[in-house]
Amino acid sequence: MIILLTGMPGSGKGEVAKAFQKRGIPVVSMGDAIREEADRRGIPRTPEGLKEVSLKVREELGPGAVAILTIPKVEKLLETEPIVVIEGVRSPYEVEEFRKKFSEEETIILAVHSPPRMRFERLRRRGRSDDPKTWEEFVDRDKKELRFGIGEVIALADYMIVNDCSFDEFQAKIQEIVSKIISQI
Ligand SMILES: Nc1ncnc2c1ncn2[C@@H]1O[C@H](COP(=O)(O)OP(=O)(O)OP(=O)(O)O)[C@@H](O)[C@H]1O
Repeated sequence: MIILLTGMPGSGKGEVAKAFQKRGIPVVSMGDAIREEADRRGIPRTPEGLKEVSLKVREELGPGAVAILTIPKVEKLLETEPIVVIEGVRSPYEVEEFRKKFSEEETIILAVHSPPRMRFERLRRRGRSDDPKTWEEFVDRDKKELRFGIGEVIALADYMIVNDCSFDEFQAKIQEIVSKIISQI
């Protein structure tokens, strides 16, 4: 089984991914695939650098490019693992690439949703090198994601976690969904 984990920046995907990992389920990050590609090309891991890389690979490999970069890792894991989580799916073309490549596997979409103001505050607090520092930067990043078609992926989710609550409540919601999904196989 493949779980495609999606959600806008700062929605809480990373926390969901950690919960799967704690249960022994491997997680492959599409964001890492872009960051690693930036390193390979000698482009810095800044918001501008990562934007440049994501646009370049899409020019070269098509709109499902980041999925294509991620597929070898997933393929390897599926040799031994019954479930693999793929974090950071951003476009319906990427979903298509995974479904095409892994047509034998059940593929489900799990989306995390949070109000924009909460996402902005959380990202500011997180302070990763590519996290937005101003509201304008945050809105720009959102627009970039939406242009890739992430809204469509979220709309077609099989499961949805709404993260508009305390950290503990969010953790409880995560555990509930993770158990439900795992119990299916
Ligand atoms: N309900 C919550 N209460 C408090 N902090 C939260 C909550 N949900 C997430 N966070 C924190 O907010 C930050 C952003 O969450 P996370 O890293 O999971 O987002 P993400 O969706 O993976 O973002 P990105 O796509 O940008 O990587 C993290 O530091 C996380 O621990």
